[in-house]
Amino acid sequence: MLDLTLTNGLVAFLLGTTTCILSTAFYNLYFHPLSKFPGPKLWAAFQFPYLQAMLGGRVPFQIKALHDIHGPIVRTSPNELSIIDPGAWKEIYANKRFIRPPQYLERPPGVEAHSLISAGVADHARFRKAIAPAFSEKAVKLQEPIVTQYIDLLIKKLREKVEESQSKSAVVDVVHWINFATFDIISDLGWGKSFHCLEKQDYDPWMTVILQFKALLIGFSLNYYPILKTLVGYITPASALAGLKLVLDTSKRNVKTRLARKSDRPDMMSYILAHNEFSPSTRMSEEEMIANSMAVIVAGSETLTAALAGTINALLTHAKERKTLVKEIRSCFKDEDEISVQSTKSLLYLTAVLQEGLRLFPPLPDNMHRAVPSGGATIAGHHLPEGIVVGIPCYSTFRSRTNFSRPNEFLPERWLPEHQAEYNDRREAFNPFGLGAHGCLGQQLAWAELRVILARSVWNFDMRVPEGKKQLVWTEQKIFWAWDKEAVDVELSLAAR
Ligand code: HEM
Repeated sequence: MLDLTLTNGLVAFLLGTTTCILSTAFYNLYFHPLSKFPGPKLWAAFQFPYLQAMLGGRVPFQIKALHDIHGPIVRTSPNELSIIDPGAWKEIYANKRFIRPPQYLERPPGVEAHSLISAGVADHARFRKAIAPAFSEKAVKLQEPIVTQYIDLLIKKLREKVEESQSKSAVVDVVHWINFATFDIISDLGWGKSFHCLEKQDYDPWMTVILQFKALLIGFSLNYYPILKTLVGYITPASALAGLKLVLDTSKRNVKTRLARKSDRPDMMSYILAHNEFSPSTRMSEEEMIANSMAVIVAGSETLTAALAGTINALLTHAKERKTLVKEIRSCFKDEDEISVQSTKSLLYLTAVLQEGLRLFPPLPDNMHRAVPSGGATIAGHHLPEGIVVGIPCYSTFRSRTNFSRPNEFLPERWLPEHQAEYNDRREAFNPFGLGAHGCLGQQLAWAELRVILARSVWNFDMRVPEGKKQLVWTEQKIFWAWDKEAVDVELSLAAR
């Protein structure tokens, strides 16, 4: 009797759940406000196909293929549109009322305060006020000696590798080396304490844990399924969170040590402390400094590594472009000391090469999600109701035939004034640093590092694909929010002048 009641109960539950899922899918397909937009039916009906593609590491490529078929607007989930129309940049990101959707605002377990990435509107504005001056053009000028010290060390270590080898050439993985340099720089500027990766020639455990972006995406995905999320929370053993604890403990220690030091060197903490002193009503707490310094250190290292490694990887197979760049760098300066943040700003070809690298291998290739605010909004000519998630994916937008001519080719010249008319690209589609309230806070520092690291590498070394090695096809890598960077092996020899 009991068995029968149990079975009946189970059957009723399964029937009820199935009916609910199917009727929601039916609604999503035929009655939802987004039902008129093109896209795969399964993705429109259910959330899981998009999440599955995201966790498979190929979602930006799949979305690009969908835009190629369906045009500038594609429905990628029941409630979400991907848009590559250049005009949408301003409509979405320049409007302060578009904020990150709640699923993407969560903090990792144990992080006590919000950061720029996870905060609501008011806290976000308060954080930007405190942190933005630390990465202004003026601040980057003051920080140049700190940055240069690490670029000097990078070049010195690589030169030693070449000089010590019998063949007078050395094969190095530039992803590792650039990561070492960019992490050393941003940890010094963030915490006043470097990871010393260049010296150790190794990653710090803090970095190894924090670079697990796939785990972050699993966390975001679970936000769509609250019951599953609660269950996962219960069954996750404490040991699985040990890495996260190490990251948090190290970050706390580094912030506390820096605060105790009372230094006035031009790092981020100095600027935040100055802000706290002059504007006590909008001050940042110590927990907020910890959370924000972690966000800045990740944002300010991985992005640069992807941009530089992707660009160098492309230069290896583009002899003409490489030669033009080498000529510019080696003819504009008489001595390596002349290569600086200021002096590289006017190098048009260097900038064009980097822009083309950012176009083809954007460090944040995925969709930058935003929720349509109350009252709805018109985007790319369509009125969308409140709560719809919209976003521009850099990878699809920068490689779209409707925005750029010969979109998949590495053609730095398209950025030079004398060639612009010939290409007739829709340059307003190109915003690799984003726009508006959440736009990149470290753009000045990014350009300084991009230009000086590439220029000094080209000044010092000739580069080629190592003999017998298969060169990485950049777009065969997976993307878990950021590129899942595989090795880019390069054979370096001292520049032949
Ligand atoms: C090539 C290098 C870089 C690229 C392409 C890049 C790109 C971006 C993009 C597209 C965003 C906006 C994300 C969104 O709207 O959801 C962003 C935000 C951000 N970037 Fe960068 N970035 C780079 C380097 C840096 C550096 C060196 C720093 C160091 C300070 C930095 C710090 C940040 C921070 C803190 C944010 C979050 C801003 C906010 O939410 O208010 N980035 N970046």
